Amino acid sequence: MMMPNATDNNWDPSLSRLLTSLKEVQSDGEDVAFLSELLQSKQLHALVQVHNKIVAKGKDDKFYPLLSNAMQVTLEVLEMFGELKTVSKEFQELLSLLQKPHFQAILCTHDAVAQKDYYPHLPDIPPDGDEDEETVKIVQLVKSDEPLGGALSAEPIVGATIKTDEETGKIVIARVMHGGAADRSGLIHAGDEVIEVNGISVENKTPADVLDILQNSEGTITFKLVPSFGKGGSRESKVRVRALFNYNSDEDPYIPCKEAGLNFKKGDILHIVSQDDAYWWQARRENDKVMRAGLIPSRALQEGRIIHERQSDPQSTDGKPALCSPTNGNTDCSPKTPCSPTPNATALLPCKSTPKVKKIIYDIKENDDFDREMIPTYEEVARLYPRPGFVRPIVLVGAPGVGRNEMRRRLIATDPEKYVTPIPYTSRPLKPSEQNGKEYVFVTREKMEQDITDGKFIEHGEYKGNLYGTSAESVETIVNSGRVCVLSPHWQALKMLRTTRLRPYIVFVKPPSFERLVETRTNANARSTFDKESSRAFTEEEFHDIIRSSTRINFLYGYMFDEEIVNEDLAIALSQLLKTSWRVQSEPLWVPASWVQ
Ligand SMILES: Nc1ncnc2c1ncn2[C@@H]1O[C@H](COP(=O)(O)OP(=O)(O)OP(=O)(O)O)[C@@H](O)[C@H]1O
Repeated sequence: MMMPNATDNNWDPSLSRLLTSLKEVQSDGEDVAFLSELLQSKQLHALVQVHNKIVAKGKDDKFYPLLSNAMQVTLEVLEMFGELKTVSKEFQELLSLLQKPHFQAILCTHDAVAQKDYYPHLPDIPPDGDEDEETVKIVQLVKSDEPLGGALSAEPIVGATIKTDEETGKIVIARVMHGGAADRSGLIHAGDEVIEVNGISVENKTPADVLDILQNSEGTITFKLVPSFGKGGSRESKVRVRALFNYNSDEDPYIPCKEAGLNFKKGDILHIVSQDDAYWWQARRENDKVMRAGLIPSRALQEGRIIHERQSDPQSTDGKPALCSPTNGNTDCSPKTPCSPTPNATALLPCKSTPKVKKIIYDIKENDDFDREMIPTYEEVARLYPRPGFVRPIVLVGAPGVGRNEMRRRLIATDPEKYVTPIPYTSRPLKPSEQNGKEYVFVTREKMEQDITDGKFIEHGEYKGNLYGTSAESVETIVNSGRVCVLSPHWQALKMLRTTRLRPYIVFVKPPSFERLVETRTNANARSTFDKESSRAFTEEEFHDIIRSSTRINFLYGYMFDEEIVNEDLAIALSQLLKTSWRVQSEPLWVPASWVQ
């Protein structure tokens, strides 16, 4: 919504008049500047509009209270009933109605409204102080369950934090939490100097002393402040990010005020409302009803922590990053069970059991498979609205053998006209029974090698001396035809796939617990994908490998996943996938911001 400004016709005429007369006052004084700023503030304008609406409504209000002591009358009636010896059925019914707590609560509320007895009663503003006193503002706030904390201790009070100014030694407002009581008042800004709280001077007091005063006060709190011009009232930013790590402020020893912290989980979408502070941003969880923002570590702070951890964590002595912070209570950040028998050196190396014969063999060396530059903090995101004629490809990734191809096949079978998978390319010669473009697109080895070098394949590999691969162009053709392209590539293809060009929706197919994995696959007579030469069941070691690879893929590439589906019962997994597909086609979803700009 566009907000009017002081020069608009929408601006309240009385405020405009006051502003015009103020301009006639030829003074550059701070008090005039303060008044001018106040008269132009959106908050004051909004308040005046609310006031005008109430007054206008009140004029032709045909509803007015006949009584303002309905509850008292009720009590008298109940007393009279008590004296009656015999009462009719109707009397009894009325008696039970009048005794009901809900009914009595309505009557009490009615009386409060009729008597205009609204909470809170703000105490009278203290009379003006000494003429020589600096320009001060007196702000009254209703005490609520919001933080006002200092670095030493913190208590939930009005949605701001305080500290001792290092230079002056005075108590100042350190930070105003966006959407909190102090911010909503529009009258308290970061940098304002606190002189008195509830009439008590804070001179020579510590933030902890001030918090004591606040804690012990009831109802409203009166602040006497020396305003800091030019510092406050920063605009709320519109940045949205996806959190790539878990954060729990209770476990963070460095947060300036624990109560002001905002906890979040990896994958949560956060609205960053302020990045004014280099180390502590203010954020709200998207769609959270709570208006007040909370403190979260800034990108720079979190990056610093991760780098520090990588340097000091013994597991990363081989240069492999550990993707979590010591303070964030991550439980899923690194595989607890190392994938290799020599945990220290290779905890983050690929799981050892790879298929004996793989259809697709990757060029990338497996121990080079993650991005050393990637420091998982926040990814800026924006909403991508569905466009007719363009459906994001659905990509099923997961550990080899977890069931990605089975899920893809089943999804396509629900509607083969709608769900399509690209035809793979191969350099192998066409057999007499085959048709080019049906099961494979046949090309020469030279052409395919050139296209691979030119980055035209999202995945490719070699099997028995022939090249196989999926071209990005064939994916695009499906995407632009309005059908749903379904892919189940090897997880190492993710980096090639996750581009602005293709904008994939990535589903991580997770195995269930080891016991359920064995049980479901055995019951279904599942065939191992670890041995393409013969059809046999999975071995116990292969089941373990599925679980280990899965943990590791999630650890390395989790930041790319839009969703997780556990492939326990195939029918349930498929119904989840169908719901996902529907959302991808019809709902605006969060994607990297660069895909939208
Ligand atoms: N939920 C499930 N319950 C029982 N069996 C399953 C389930 N999901 C998959 N399977 C079976 O497991 C076997 C392996 O599945 P699938 O071929 O889809 O694996 P994949 O993830 O594509 O592996 P790869 O990438 O190594 O080819 C198949 O026999 C399949 O029918």
